[in-house]
Amino acid sequence: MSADDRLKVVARHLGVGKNVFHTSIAMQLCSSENKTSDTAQGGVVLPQIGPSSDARKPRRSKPVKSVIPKNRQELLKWNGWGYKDSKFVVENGIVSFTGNRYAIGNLSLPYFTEWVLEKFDVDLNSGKIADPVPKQDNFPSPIVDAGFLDELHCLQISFSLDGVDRLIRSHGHTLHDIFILREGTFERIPDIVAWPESHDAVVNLVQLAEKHDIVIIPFGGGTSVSKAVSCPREETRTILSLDTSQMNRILWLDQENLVACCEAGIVGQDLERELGQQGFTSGHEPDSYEFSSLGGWVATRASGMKKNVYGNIEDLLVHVRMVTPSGVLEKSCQVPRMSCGPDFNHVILGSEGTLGVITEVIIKVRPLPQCKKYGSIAFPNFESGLLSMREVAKQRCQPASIRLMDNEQFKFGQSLRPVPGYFGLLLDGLKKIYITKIKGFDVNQMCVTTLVFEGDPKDVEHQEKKIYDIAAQYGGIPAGEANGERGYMLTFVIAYIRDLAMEYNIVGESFETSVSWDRTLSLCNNVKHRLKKECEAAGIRHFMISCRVTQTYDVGSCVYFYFGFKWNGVGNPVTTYEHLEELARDEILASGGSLSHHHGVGKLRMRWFPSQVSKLGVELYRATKRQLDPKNIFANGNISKQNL
Ligand SMILES: Cc1cc2nc3c(=O)[nH]c(=O)nc-3n(C[C@H](O)[C@H](O)[C@H](O)COP(=O)(O)OP(=O)(O)OC[C@H]3O[C@@H](n4cnc5c(N)ncnc54)[C@H](O)[C@@H]3O)c2cc1C
Repeated sequence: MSADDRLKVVARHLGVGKNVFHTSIAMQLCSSENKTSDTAQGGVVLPQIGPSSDARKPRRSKPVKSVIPKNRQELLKWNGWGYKDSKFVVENGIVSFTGNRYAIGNLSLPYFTEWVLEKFDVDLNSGKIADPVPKQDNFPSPIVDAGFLDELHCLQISFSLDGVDRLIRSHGHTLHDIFILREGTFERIPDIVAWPESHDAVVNLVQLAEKHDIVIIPFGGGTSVSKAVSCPREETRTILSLDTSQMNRILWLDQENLVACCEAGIVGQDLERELGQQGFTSGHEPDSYEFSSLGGWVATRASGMKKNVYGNIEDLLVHVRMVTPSGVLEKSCQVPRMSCGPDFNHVILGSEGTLGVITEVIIKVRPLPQCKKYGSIAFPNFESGLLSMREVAKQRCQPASIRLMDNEQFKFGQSLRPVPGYFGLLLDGLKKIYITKIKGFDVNQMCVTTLVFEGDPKDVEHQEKKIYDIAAQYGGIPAGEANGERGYMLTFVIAYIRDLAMEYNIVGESFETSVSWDRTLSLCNNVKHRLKKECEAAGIRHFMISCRVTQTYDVGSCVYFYFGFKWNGVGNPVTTYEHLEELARDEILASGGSLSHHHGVGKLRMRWFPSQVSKLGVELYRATKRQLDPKNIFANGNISKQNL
């Protein structure tokens, strides 16, 4: 009887789930195995490019207790965004938000209900509930080689062949992913999920995969919006989803040099809580930070909302280790800067799981800010808001975050309130009279900038003054802290809306770009105009297209679009959406925008990759791939066709 068969028997005896094996059981068996395999227990030591830079520092061995359990489906939705207890629901014809995790929790939203009815003309009494989680028998049987399983048991890495475990790691959060979860079937899901608990375990696992020709897809928080974690449908080899969630220790915190060494699987909210308890912050806060991981941020070149103070992930990253089939890529020292040929950190940043597994990251940390303040400014129109933002960037006095919403988004944000005056809203009472009657703003033109200030109270005060002075030159009026705070709170809640929308045949999602200042306004207008025209041509009568400028730089901005429409019943709504988003992307590129500011390429935007980086750039990427992963073990198919 093979070790695999024996394990199954032992697992059954112990009452362990059909296909789930645990380290402790495996260990008992492997310890009695005759270990002749070169990968057994401890595995082959991969060549290391330079010694680990932090060899002198004592390392913490205790994992961080994550908010998100190893069995993710206990807490998170299996077919939608976020926590199971938090969602938009319709009760007696009125939309409300459940749970108490967010400020709009347990409140009914009559204005939002009105907005939905007006914008999309839906019948709120006829919602379409998604299919329940598939039964175990409905999952494709995993293709897993017994020899591989035998050796995996011996590596002390826990793994699962369970259908639901595999399904929830087969996708990210594109419209396509969620639609399939609700109404269809994925053509390919991983065959096995493994949870290594350390860098060394990953080294062993990668070596084993190389030996058995197994495909590895690294999985962090699964918040990808580029189809980056999905399995290529034509892949015939075994696909292993390498879930990094159990590698989540903060190995050390160096208060002198203000850096922390963390394992790559730690998710944003855990990282911030743990650092915060010691008086520090990384300051990296992408809108997905509750669920996305440090390794995922590096692998996708993520951008956080407070990048003006703390930097984007590439600014925060000091040192990184990536396990590839050819060895461990890392620098030999942990220094602020090096002039030592091309910077290989930048080979790892944005590699999207195609070159190896990021296992440990040393990031900058800062003491928690003494002062955090919100703010908002109303502008008569988008152009004036944008000019003001440009001036703020020119004078380099950006607060931690500055975001400009267009009129559509401003009105939508205003609708997400429970009762008049609840959050000191802009369009209520005296403020509305002041803004519209006295200042003459048109409610259908005006826009709002939201602000987050962080730092020393004196610096914040100075910055506030400077920004409100600049805004005044462009007709901007301070609109209060409550509006600003609410705007940022809504950032986290908005992601939940699509699940409700899909119950009423409304499909949509967001996409983003970066663009120079001189072309920002025209890009926003062109994309909106194009989508409006295309919707009309496709007979789509009810749609929303809006944008906001979310990041500012010396030379340009980042723009985020939200696009959704009520499906008219013709064709497949996702195919229609994807076609329209493709047209929007063409328009973005024609208007001088980039393929992506922070969502990455994945499989979704692969077709434009060569036009962004040149033919030679593609060849350079492929040569790197060949060098680091000659057998294409990391065959998730992202970035560029991997016909090596
Ligand atoms: C609601 C919402 C809001 C978002 N807001 C932002 C935002 O503000 N800013 C932003 O930048 N992005 C944002 N995103 C996109 C997404 O959260 C980021 O791309 C994030 O960095 C992905 O991290 P993850 O841990 O979820 O990675 P995953 O989705 O698990 O993986 C993404 C890619 O990285 C690879 N990968 C993951 N971990 C590793 C690892 N350890 N080693 C090697 N490869 C790895 C995967 O194979 C995959 O190719 C948002 C997404 C959603 C759904």
